[in-house]
Amino acid sequence: MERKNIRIGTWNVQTLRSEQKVLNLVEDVDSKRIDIMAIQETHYHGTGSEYLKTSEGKTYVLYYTGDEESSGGAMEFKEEDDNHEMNQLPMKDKRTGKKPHSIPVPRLFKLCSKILCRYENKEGSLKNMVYSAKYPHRDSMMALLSKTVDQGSVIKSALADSKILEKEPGFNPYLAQVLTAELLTKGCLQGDCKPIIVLRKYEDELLEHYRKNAKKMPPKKKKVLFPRYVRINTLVASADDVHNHLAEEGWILYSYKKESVTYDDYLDLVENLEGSTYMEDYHIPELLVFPPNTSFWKSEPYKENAIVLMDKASCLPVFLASIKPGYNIIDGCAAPGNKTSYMAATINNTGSITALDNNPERFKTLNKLVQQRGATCVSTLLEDFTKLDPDQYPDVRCIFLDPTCTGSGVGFHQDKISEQRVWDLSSFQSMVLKHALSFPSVKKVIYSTCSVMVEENEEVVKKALDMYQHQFKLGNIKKRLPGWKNFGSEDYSFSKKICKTNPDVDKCQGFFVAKFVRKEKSSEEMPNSSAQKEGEKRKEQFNEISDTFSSKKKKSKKEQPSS
Ligand SMILES: C[S@@+](CC[C@H](N)C(=O)[O-])C[C@H]1O[C@@H](n2cnc3c(N)ncnc32)[C@H](O)[C@@H]1O
Repeated sequence: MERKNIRIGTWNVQTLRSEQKVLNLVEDVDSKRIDIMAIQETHYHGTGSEYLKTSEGKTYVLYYTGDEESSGGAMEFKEEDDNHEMNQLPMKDKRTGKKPHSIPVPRLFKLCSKILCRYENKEGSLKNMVYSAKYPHRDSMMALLSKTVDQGSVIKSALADSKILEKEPGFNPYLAQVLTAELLTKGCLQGDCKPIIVLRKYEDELLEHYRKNAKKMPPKKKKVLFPRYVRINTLVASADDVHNHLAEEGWILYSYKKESVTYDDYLDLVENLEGSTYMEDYHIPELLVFPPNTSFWKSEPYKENAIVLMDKASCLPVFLASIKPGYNIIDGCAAPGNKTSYMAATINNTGSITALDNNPERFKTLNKLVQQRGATCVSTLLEDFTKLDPDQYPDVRCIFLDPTCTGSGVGFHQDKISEQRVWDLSSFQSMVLKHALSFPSVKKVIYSTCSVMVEENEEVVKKALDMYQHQFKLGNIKKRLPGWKNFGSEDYSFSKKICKTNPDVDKCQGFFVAKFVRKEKSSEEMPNSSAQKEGEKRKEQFNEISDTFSSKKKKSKKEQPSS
């Protein structure tokens, strides 16, 4: 076997920050036929490499690393390769007279590449990382990083195509992405630091790739970041008190006139909400909107229950019900009690709310929460709503039903929910809704789910209407939701009378609300004998539904609906 002798040298160069010194080094290494030269005290900062050529055109590659304290590197001979022509770096920057690597990378690019690296390692959201630190020009950073991430796939494929990261060993890949994003935005790169000079050599290739491929790339599905919604609990503090407290904590209310702003304009304002600015919701007066991820743990109004963290979607059933002080209400599926306590605040603790839940653990939370939030008009029952005898509640005016559902509107993946589970829930939801509609005095029944599946929403409503259309119709919810765009599925004749939220549009969780309203001629107005017949018919219907449900359950031995 042939043994090749490798010639190794070592040299303290004192500094390489002079063109002449670099030329001397490369010529010397070449004349002494040294294969690898260890070098001390280059005085270069950072880590990288560069290709150097001798006067005869032989190529060496210099690897270096260093900082204020120490610096060094190594140099090795490279076999001749046509590609090296393009890797040759100017030894000295013509404008500044400095070596390219002694010109620092602009801070904006450096910080953005660091944040991009953390973002790709899933350390947090861009917005959080940019705005939680005291960086100068945070908006410019956010703009450049958003572009880098939004165009991530085309930027990465352009860089891969150009082979820049292979041809330029040591080029920080995150910095390469950030600089490419800057190049795509501005059309050229300004600056004389080494990475910019290197990337500029690939400028045409990168721009050409972008032109050809930008449109072909499927648009990246934007992760919806919801604003933080906060409901003012008027049972504990007035709206003015809450606004004053928030002002003391440094919050600034962005005021807008609802009459002169469209829902679309409002959504734009919400999209751009940031820093310490908050605003009122467009539809629900007692609901405040804060930038995403705002933390309230240390806020006094939060600690005192004067504000409650509650997504807009979750407020809609109570808001759309138009309940009034003095109403007698049943909340059939109440725990943990967010809607119950909102109802109590809406009727200002006048009238009554019977809040039921059949899950003992959740029932405990319900009790705690209504007490903490000052909802004194609420009495709680650990009971199955479907077992409640309608005739025992002759004065109930409004029933809320927010039953257990798949949760497909709040991030549970639809494809992970079995068909069987969906149909089990759908039958259960139909049963509770029909039971609510059987209460003789009830004028309004509000049915809601945090699901986006028709089986749990439109189908349940359709079945209830099929059975109760002689007594109930769907109420007009549009009146209270000016500008709203999302209603039920077009496959159902009543689609425009039910409300759905679209997280991408409405900036809140996926939700569904239907409001059943008793038709004018209620059973109370009927002569006694007719009312009696109505009552009997109701009981028959109730028994029929319960039987169907329990026999179905036995037949399929399905999993119990749970929360
Ligand atoms: C979606 S959660 C209700 C959330 C509540 N409305 C709120 O806003 O805080 C559904 C609740 O219904 C309860 N539930 C399920 N089946 C029930 C039944 N047959 N009777 C009473 N409560 C039931 C569950 O235990 C669960 O707590």
